Formats: sequence, structure tokens, C-alpha cells
Amino acid sequence: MPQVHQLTINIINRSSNPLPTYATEGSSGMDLRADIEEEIILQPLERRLVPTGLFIELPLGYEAQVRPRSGLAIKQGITCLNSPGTVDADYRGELKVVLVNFSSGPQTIKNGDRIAQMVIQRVEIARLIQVDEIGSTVRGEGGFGHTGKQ
Ligand SMILES: O=c1ccn([C@H]2C[C@H](O)[C@@H](COP(=O)(O)OP(=O)(O)OP(=O)(O)O)O2)c(=O)[nH]1
Ligand SMILES: [Mg+2]
Repeated sequence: MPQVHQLTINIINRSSNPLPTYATEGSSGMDLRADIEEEIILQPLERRLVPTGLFIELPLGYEAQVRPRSGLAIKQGITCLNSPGTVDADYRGELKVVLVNFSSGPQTIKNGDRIAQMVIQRVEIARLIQVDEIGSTVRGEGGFGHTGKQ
């Protein structure tokens, strides 16, 4: 699968870990690594803001999504509490990951562990126009499971 990287993004790496990379040529996300001096032990249902040591300069019209890794979720019950985390184009602070432990036992995070993945996405910047009526549809106001389960 040929992949052309047309988009370049400036990033500062103050961690001792390598820059995030796409693990395979078809990967959507680049894994983010924990940049921590001491290991973190997350107790059941405990949440923690985990630093990455990364500072990104996203072009306007893009966002970065911080998403969970499925392996961590299924093996250790660890996920991103605010999934998907939204990194705004104008954010210049450190990229951090809001981890939570949904397992029944303590879970350990070590420096350099790949704790989440970052997906770069285009976003539309919309202008809202206030009106009194909006167009009708077949679905109408039905939602939240109104079409059933099967
Ligand atoms: O998983 C995340 C989510 C957010 N952020 C950073 C970048 C983002 O631009 C900023 C604000 O995130 P968000 O808008 O989700 O949080 P908020 O609670 O609305 O804070 P703010 O009032 O600063 O927008 O925090 C992260 O580093 N990781
Ligand atoms: Mg916000």
C-alpha cells in the first residue's frame, strides 16, 4: 500500500523516547509513549494525566485525536477516559493522555510504554446560523436506540 506523507507537522520531543511513528504503512495512528520518571501504578478506576514530552504544532484545519490502544484495553483494562481526546490546532502545551484503569487490579505504566495512539484528522471549522426550523428527515427525533437492537 503506497503511502504518501504530504502533511508535515512540527513537533518538539522533550522525552527520552523516540518520536511517534506509524507502526505499519496502513496504520491510522502513531503510538504515544509515556514520558515519566517513575512508573505509575493505576489502581482500579483510578485515572491519571500521563505526559508524553511532546509538543505539537498542528496546522489550522487539523486536530489530533488521542485514542485508546485496543490491546491495552483488552489485556489490562486501560483506556483513555476522554476518548477520543481532542488536541486543538492552536494548543501548544504538552500532549498528555488521560488514562483510566477499568480492570479489577492495579496496572503498571512504565516510561516508554505505548499508552495511546494519535490520529491526525482534518476538521471543518463551521459557522452556526441560528434558524427557527430545521429540515425534516425519516429519522426525525428518533435516536438513542429507537431503531432497535437486531
Ligand atoms: O487527550 C487529550 C485531550 C486534550 N489535550 C490538550 C490539547 C487540547 O487542545 C487541550 C484542551 O482539550 P479539551 O478541549 O478536550 O479540554 P477542555 O476541558 O475543553 O479544556 P480547554 O478549556 O482548555 O479547551 O488539552 C491533551 O493533551 N490530551
Ligand atoms: Mg476545550
